[in-house]
Amino acid sequence: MMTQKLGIRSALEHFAHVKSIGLPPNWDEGIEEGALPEGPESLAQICAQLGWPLPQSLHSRPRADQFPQLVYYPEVGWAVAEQWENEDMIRLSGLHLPLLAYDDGLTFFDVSFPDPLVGEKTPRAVSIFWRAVIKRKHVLLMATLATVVANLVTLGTSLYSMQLFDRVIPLNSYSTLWVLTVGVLAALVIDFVLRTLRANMIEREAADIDAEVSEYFFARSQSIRLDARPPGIGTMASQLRGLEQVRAVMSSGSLFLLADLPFALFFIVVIALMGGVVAIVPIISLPIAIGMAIGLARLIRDGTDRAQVSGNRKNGVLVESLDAAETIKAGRGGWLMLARWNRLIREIHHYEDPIKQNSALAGSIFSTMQQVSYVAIMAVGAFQVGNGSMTTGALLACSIIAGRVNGPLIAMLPNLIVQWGYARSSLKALDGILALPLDRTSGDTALRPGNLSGPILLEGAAFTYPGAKDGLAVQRLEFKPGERVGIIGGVGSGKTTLLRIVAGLFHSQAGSAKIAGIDVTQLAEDVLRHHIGYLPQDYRLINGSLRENLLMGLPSFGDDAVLEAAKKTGLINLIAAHPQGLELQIQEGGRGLSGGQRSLVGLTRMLLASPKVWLLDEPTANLDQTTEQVVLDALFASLQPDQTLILVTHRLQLLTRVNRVLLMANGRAILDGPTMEVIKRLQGQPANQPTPANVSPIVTTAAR
Ligand SMILES: Nc1ncnc2c1ncn2[C@@H]1O[C@H](COP(=O)(O)OP(=O)(O)OP(=O)(O)O)[C@@H](O)[C@H]1O
Repeated sequence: MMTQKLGIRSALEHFAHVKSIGLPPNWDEGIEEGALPEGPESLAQICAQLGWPLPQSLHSRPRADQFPQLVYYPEVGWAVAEQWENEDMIRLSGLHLPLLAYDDGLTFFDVSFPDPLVGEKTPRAVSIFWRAVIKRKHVLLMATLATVVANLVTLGTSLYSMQLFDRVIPLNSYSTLWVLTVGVLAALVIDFVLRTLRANMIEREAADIDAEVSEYFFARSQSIRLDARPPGIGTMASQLRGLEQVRAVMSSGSLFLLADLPFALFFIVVIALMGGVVAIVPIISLPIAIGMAIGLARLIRDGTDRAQVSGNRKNGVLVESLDAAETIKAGRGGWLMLARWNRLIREIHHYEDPIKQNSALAGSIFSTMQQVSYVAIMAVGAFQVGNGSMTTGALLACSIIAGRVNGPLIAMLPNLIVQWGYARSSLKALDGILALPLDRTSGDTALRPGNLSGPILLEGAAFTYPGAKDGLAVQRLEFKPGERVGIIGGVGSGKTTLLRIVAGLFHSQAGSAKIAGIDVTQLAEDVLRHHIGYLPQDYRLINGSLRENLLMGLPSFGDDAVLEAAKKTGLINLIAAHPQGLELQIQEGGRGLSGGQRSLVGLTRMLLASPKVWLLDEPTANLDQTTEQVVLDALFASLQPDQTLILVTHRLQLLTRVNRVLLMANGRAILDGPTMEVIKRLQGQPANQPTPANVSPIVTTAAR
């Protein structure tokens, strides 16, 4: 029984979730649900208000491949329609009411959610940070206000000292002293309050900025096209962690010291007004300090870049050695990894040591310079006082103000420069990641056709891996809807690459790969994944429950449907045998299940998803013969006549189940035809001759 209606905002959020689209945290800012019209118009108004494309409505009975859709029903409110449950009922999600009887009066809607990643010209990493900072104008305002007040307080305390020495002490005017002291103390309290507020605000906003920026980069790294992904996963992970370094510098209070720089010039003018030639000292020392800081930044630039690269590679070695621990231990490769590790540590020290030495030297020079400036001001000031050009109080005030010019900013500069140097190197690496091509997500430029039924056609498709000479080169290949195709071929003959191109995971470097006449590279990621199911050869699970692994990215099926599919594949044995059932926890990297069980999870998921095109890469390689037969029976029984199956296999007995066989060698399709004809050609027999029972050696030899 439904207890409450789902509002349009929650329904949209849920719809985006079902379509695997991440909406930004404040996507609905400014939308007041109470101010929206009732019913379907509310959706159009939200889209118009947010500048999204207007929703496309569907007044007819939706086809199975047109789900998911948003649906509005007066008694129910908004809901996400996931799929037909049967002829008359639609399965809903996001509501307590799971089923809705179809009726001609229902209107369904599809929404083209804008994707924050699409439509942007390759952004610069630094601008992602600044965008997040500038969005929070009140922080900048507060920081500026606190800086202005802090500097005015400095001015106030220096003038206070001047008055003390020039007026209060010589004239014993203690009433003035009280007034001045109270005034200065009040200013100090205001300064303290503002500084504390600024620190708290920065702290709070830094967490928000962090959430926004890291979400952006995480989503971005997820959307990088598989074929463009750099080979070093650990290295790339480390590059992404560079975010933390940049964030630390950008949100650190020390950065706000830079705001003091304009005040330094103002203070020099004040010193000149009070002490005349005394101003010559900061006029000389400030540019020297800034020049040295720029020099230090230049000096360490190369070093930080190189140390960063080596540091990222070091992380790569660490991740690889942990991930491949079994292979390394079994192959006694520990020493090899240790040698690589030590080499990188030495490399990092080689680059980092000069940076540390230079920044320590700069720190000492800066601190000596501060003291020399003080002495110089006092010395020049003494002459000025002596010849009556300035009072003792003015000299004291000048020394306090000069301390501010050369003070905290200069003292922290070397440290800040080194931190910024590393952050700059991190930004460079992040820029490299941002430049990688992305999958087509849900932006305006990606196509989301309602109907994708039609053949898969590869024409002149080619793919070569970076640094390799082999890959794939296909002149023309067509897979019609409903075909059952087996792909065979020797090791490294291009079978997996072919599947990846068809699945749109890799983009063909020449020619085209089309589904129903549309280039796969043009299709929105969610449409493609909905239409094409790909089960990789090495199916990896992720940390989480078995249920999460089975249902990841799929509409929320009830447990009955999951258990039904698990029964068909035999995964039910694992679920039933384990006390936690579907809640069975899978460890990081998919550890905790055997290779065969992992394959069963992948196959069960495939049955649940039931895509139009099934691409299976050696799905039964890890299974025993009995399980293999059970799984294949279930799989072929589930296939609808219009669903296409492309099955890569080394097991020739599987070919009896397909009606077309493609033989690959050196990335090319060298034989293609009805199963029997191809097998007989491989055996060197005319097509009308009987087939011997065991054909595997012949196929394998021919394919190499
Ligand atoms: N990531 C990669 N980087 C470089 N070369 C690669 C990469 N993956 C595959 N190759 C090369 O591309 C060619 C085709 O590989 P593919 O994985 O498509 O072969 P396959 O027919 O599926 O092999 P198998 O039967 O062993 O799974 C091989 O020569 C292989 O060495």
